[in-house]
Amino acid sequence: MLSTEQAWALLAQAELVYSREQVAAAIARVAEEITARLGSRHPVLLSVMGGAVVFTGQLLPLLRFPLEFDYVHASRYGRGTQGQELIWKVLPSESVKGRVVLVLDDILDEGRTLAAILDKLRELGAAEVYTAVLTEKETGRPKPIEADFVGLKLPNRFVFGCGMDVHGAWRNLPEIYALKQN
Ligand SMILES: O=P(O)(O)OC[C@H]1O[C@H](OP(=O)(O)OP(=O)(O)O)[C@H](O)[C@@H]1O
Ligand SMILES: Nc1nc2[nH]cnc2c(=O)[nH]1
Repeated sequence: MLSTEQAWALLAQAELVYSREQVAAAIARVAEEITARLGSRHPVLLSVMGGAVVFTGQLLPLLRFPLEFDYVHASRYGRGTQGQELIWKVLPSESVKGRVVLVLDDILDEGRTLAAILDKLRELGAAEVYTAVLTEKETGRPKPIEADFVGLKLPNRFVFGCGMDVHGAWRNLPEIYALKQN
């Protein structure tokens, strides 16, 4: 775990990538796009814990149509900055069978997390699966999946804030920052 001083030092050295106003505007636009596409489909919204918690909390009140809410918990970065194997902590519930599902996540980076979640949902018999991400990192490399709804594009840097942690800290920030490069 970072010490309190280390957490503040990381923030002081970081670069602001998007302000809270830019994040809010992106979420409002994504909400309109989701409403236009899925507003009559009574979807199950599946939030990927823990990173999607801020995106989910801001998006849901902007969606004025019938939906159900559920979550999965999967992680492959832990407290680090490099992705490893995906570890499932909470699997999708079988109630996704036959349903239109919209998966919500904070970031599409290499795409391995969302690809594994989509595989699992299809295995469980979801009728249609869509994905909405608050951010997508421009990695310059091919990804196994493309998101249907994307809030903000990110540079190829490790970022934090808006649900995304840096060594376990700062998920709570309303802005998005890039960690200082060594
Ligand atoms: O596209 P990928 O390279 O697979 O990375 C994206 C995933 O990484 C983060 O999760 P993380 O494993 O850090 O867990 P967390 O949500 O608990 O922070 C994020 O929330 C995404 O789910
Ligand atoms: N916090 C955080 N989590 C990630 N998961 C995949 N990429 C990132 C990133 O840049 N920051």
